[in-house]
Amino acid sequence: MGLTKEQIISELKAIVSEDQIITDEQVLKENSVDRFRKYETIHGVYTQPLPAAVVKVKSEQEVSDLLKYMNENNINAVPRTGGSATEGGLETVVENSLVIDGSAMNEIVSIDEYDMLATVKCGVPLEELEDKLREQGLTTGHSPQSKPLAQMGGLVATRSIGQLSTLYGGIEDMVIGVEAVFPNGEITKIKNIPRRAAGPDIRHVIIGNEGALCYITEVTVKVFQYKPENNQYYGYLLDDMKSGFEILREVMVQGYRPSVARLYDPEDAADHFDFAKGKCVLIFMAEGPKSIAEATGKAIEDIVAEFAESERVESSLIQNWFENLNWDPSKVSEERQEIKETNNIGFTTEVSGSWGVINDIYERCIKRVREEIPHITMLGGHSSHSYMNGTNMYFVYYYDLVDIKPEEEITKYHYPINKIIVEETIAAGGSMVHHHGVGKHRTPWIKDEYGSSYYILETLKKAFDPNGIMNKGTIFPKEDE
Ligand SMILES: Cc1cc2nc3c(=O)[nH]c(=O)nc-3n(C[C@H](O)[C@H](O)[C@H](O)COP(=O)(O)OP(=O)(O)OC[C@H]3O[C@@H](n4cnc5c(N)ncnc54)[C@H](O)[C@@H]3O)c2cc1C
Repeated sequence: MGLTKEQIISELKAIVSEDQIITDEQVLKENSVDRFRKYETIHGVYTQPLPAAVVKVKSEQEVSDLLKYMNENNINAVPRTGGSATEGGLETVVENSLVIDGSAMNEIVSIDEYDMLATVKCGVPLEELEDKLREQGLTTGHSPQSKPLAQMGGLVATRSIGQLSTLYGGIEDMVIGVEAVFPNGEITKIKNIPRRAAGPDIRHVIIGNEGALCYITEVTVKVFQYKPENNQYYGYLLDDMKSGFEILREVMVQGYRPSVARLYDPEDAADHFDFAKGKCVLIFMAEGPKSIAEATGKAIEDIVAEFAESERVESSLIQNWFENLNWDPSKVSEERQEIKETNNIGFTTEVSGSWGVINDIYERCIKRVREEIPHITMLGGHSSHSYMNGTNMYFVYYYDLVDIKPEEEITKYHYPINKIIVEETIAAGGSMVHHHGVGKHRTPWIKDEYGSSYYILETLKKAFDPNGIMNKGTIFPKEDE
């Protein structure tokens, strides 16, 4: 028999001060979900068990004391920072969970311009860090579309990636050192060094754990020189995705590293660009030192000319589009209002695959969703992160909600679409999740995703969270699933 809500709240007061314990019902409701259930929440419907409280932690020591208490009393912990999660990672799936909110741990600890490092606490919003760095001519190079919403702990916990990833990499390429607290209360800090060969890289136990192994309290990322005056923008209209994938591949394989490399299919392009004319849109941005940006830009022009019939788009249109791409809280509110008024909703599912299979994944997913799912009003996608060996595909889909209660939206539309995309991708040898994280809604496929290497992942869970208190149902299926 677990502790009651009243017992938990009373005992919490010995760990943190009373003003750090939030029990307001509306706050608890909002903290029981994330954007995966946005349709339910727009209608004021909350289907998940409410947490006993949200605890606003202020230090790693508080996180340690709290987790130790929760571990000893078998209380589920849901770590949270910016709250921009999209895959159910923030859902409180068992009664009397505690949401550990790190957004008050918001200190920029240091910026070291000589060793090119920035150290921040987990609740620092990325945009705040980035603005501060830019004042000093520096940048993290990290630019997810959720930059105005997300905070550093969540960005590291989800293995996030930004729009400039082809040059700067994903967050896993940026994290130099990290501090985290494990459920037994152990506070561990991985030191800042450029590289070492002293065994496995233990940063990767922490990066991407989605709150299912430990709580991230501090992060050190590398920083780069910021030279926006050298940015070059390129846009092209193409007839088909296959040629676009070939161009992306050639740019990567020849060794060029534009910061942005994106390919939109006609439906997705029509949603973003007035100039698309029903075609695919291919976009590049080159940046860095002037000579490198120029050489990269020149190579892109040559490769595009060699590989496909295309029409060049004016650079200023691409620059203007890029500068207005991010989502701030006002855009989230506008979206909610629009869904309410139109009863039409959009979601995304991002996957990845090698060059040899990505076009097949794209075509098969589009075909099956179109054939099998009712009331689709828009279905398309884009590739936005390319590598030497392949690229990602970010599917975007909208549907009208017909004859359903708010809580039926997921089972009638969202799950079946996700299922098609995930299963087709895994069958083709790709990965079912490129950057949003597994959350709670792709766990049914986690064993298929990993195959025999699931042994390693599962062993981490058993070793670091033997009582299974860390974000139950995230990455690892709940025992009853
Ligand atoms: C409009 C929009 C655009 C987006 N664009 C991108 C994009 O371009 N690239 C991208 O990668 N993602 C994107 N996302 C997804 C989301 O922003 C990222 O997953 C982001 O990293 C989440 O950060 P957060 O601070 O909001 O974390 P939260 O939403 O608070 O949490 C996310 C997950 O991490 C865990 N977690 C949070 N903090 C900690 C911590 N301190 N320790 C351990 N675990 C923790 C949570 O339990 C949860 O599972 C987008 C989301 C939205 C809404």
